[in-house]
Amino acid sequence: MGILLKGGKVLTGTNGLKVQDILIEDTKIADMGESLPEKGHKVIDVSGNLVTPGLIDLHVHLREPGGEHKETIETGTKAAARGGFTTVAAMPNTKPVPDNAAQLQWVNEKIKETASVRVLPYASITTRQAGKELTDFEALKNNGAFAFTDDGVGVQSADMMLQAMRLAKQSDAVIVAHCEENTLIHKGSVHKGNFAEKHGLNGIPSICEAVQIARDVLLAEAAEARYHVCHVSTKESVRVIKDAKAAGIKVTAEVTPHHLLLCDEDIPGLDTNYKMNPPLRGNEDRTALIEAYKSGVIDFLATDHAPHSKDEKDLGMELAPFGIIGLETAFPLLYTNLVQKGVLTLQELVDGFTRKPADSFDLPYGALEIGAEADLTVIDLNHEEKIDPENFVSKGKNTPFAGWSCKGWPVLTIVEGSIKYEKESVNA
Ligand SMILES: NC(=O)N[C@@H](CC(=O)O)C(=O)O
Ligand SMILES: [Zn+2]
Ligand SMILES: [Zn+2]
Repeated sequence: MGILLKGGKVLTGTNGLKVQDILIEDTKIADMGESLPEKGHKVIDVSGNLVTPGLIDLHVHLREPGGEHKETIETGTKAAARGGFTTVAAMPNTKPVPDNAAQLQWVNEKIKETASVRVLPYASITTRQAGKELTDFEALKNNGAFAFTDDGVGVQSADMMLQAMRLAKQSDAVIVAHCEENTLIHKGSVHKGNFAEKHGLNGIPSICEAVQIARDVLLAEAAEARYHVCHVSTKESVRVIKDAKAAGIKVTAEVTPHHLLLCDEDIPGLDTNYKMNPPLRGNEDRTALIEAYKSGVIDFLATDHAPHSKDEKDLGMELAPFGIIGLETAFPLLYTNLVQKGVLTLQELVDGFTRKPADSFDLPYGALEIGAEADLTVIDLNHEEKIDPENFVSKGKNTPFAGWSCKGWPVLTIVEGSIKYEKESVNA
């Protein structure tokens, strides 16, 4: 029957907005224009709201298999849909790790059976993410591996990383790196800065991340490989990536909402909802990340949605696992705290979750155009609501943003022409 979205506001590409009707037939955008005729379609009035390409998050942890008490592919993708995301890429630090074709097939089967949105599964760079032995990139690629990463840990051996990049180049795959030099973690649970000092905690220095990025961009240059840096958190990392791009190295990078919005001085006390890896850095780092995103040194936004159970997060700052959730709050948080305050334009925010990740990874999504896959998100920019973890559909409640009042909530999420999330009317 098709769906006709009436009267939504669409971004023009240069931060302008125009009112457009969008007609969806089967899985595709069939038409766009002013006042499209109704021909027996299901009509949804979205006037007053923003319509964007379906949001894309290339860094999420869905925890299945092995961590189902924290999240599953089903619950994590429902959370994605509620957050306006139509495509997510799932990290491989599960138990077991998708480090062979059979395990990746299992993941793909689960996705087919239970996912609400499109899931692109990562495969690991090394067997069990142990850093000792490369996986079979070709076999994994042939079984649908989206890209290769050992996210959760850094690849410690430079030679292992060089071999991985050479193999990735041969398989036309991207190496996606969690950059952390183990000898520089210093048993830290937070950034080595003012907060660590005040509370007598061991700190993780900024160079722990930046030295491995510096190593990797040189390896990527030598291997002529496509290389992507996860969750950039420090100003030194930004400098290294900027220099690498200037040298023509094929590097892209992502930044999370929490690293753009918070620094270590915002941590109110020993609250493990502020514990994540990489940690919240200094305010100078935070402002360098915003600048780097605006200038294109950092290419796109990703949540690093990392659900953990309450029991685990209750273990205290030093013992609790690293990670916070992000799918259901990313857009409203960034809209309210960066766009409404004039730090980012609305176009810069939307591009960071649509066109830019799609371009970086050559994905055929992220644009609203006739003939494109009908992945769309409708966002209410006016209604204001407080973040309440009790309302999350994610199993994870571990967020430092509880109680923050936001505008910019997704109200309708459509994946390949099917409605996957619809907010119940606020007036109902
Ligand atoms: N970001 C985190 O703090 N934690 C992630 C791992 C990771 O992204 O490195 C997790 O899997 O919990
Ligand atoms: Zn990581
Ligand atoms: Zn991660």
